[in-house]
Amino acid sequence: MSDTIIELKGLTKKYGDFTAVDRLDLSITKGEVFGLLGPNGAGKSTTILMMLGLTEPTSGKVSVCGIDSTVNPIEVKRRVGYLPDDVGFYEQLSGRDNLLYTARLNRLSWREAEKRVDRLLDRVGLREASAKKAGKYSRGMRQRLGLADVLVKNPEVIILDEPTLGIDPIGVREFLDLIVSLSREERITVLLSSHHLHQVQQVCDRVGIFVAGKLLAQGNIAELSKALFSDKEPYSTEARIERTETTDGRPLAEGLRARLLGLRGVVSVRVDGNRFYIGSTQDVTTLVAQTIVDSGFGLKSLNMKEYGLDDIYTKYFEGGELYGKTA
Ligand SMILES: Nc1ncnc2c1ncn2[C@@H]1O[C@H](COP(=O)(O)OP(=O)(O)OP(=O)(O)O)[C@@H](O)[C@H]1O
Repeated sequence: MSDTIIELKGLTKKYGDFTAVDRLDLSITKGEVFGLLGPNGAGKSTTILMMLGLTEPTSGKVSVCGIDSTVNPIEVKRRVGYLPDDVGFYEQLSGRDNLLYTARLNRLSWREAEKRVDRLLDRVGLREASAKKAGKYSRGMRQRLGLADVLVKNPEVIILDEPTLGIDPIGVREFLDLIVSLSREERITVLLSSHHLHQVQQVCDRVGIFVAGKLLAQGNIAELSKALFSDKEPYSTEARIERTETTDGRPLAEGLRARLLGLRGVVSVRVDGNRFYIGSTQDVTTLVAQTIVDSGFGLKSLNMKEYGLDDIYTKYFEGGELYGKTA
């Protein structure tokens, strides 16, 4: 596809016996804001480092802007802006002077450099603070300065690794809005790595969910969040009974349905012939089996739905990294 700007194929990174990134396939389209979402240690940073050509894949391919990052990392670096979670600045220099320094490193003339830097300071809302030493900037201001720094070279892609860590909620909102407007107005492709589902959800067109080096799910936010948050019934169990009638020919389903609905954790029960579809907030397989057997209808089969997105969410994120300390 001509519009693909980042492409990973079977991308794998091993450290000794440990697989940090496991056969990743991913395509990101030009102008997209894509979120890499996953808990600490999931492999997000390693994937980013491979995209930037800063670490070599063990196997597989990675290309950015049509360039193989492993073969030509310098060319990739020219076109991609990378904002790590904590940007290093010359603390004694003003914000503006820091940007001018980067602009000069990128071979802009003084006139061009001043013009671009002042425009960027405006763009990221740091004009007022431009003469202040970078060492005196708040965390949110530093990240905005970092974004301006990355934009000095007019990148086609920007990669942000946990850019909102340690920023207060208003700062986060402003920073994320800035990213979205940049992407929309200048058609910059943005790859945002984070373990904050809600932040990613606010700004990304699509997300990929990383767990233990694997991309477990990817897609449009509406679909994924629907799947992630429809967790009133995260468990779904299907039970088949032997008979659907009593010995005198009366239908049994209604009585059994009511009994199943009364079980702790069961939210819904749908009946279709001799099949019962049970939605619940917890694993109810044992209770369901017992109820059906006790009722004397004969249990033919019992299956719990395996590994839905909600299960992934519950298992890996909830109560852990995602909702840990931040709002
Ligand atoms: N140089 C290395 N040597 C050995 N193991 C490494 C190395 N770099 C990363 N790892 C391991 O690879 C796994 C993935 O790490 P990575 O930093 O990519 O995860 P992450 O998703 O970016 O997490 P975080 O959100 O904490 O940055 C982790 O288990 C990490 O300990």
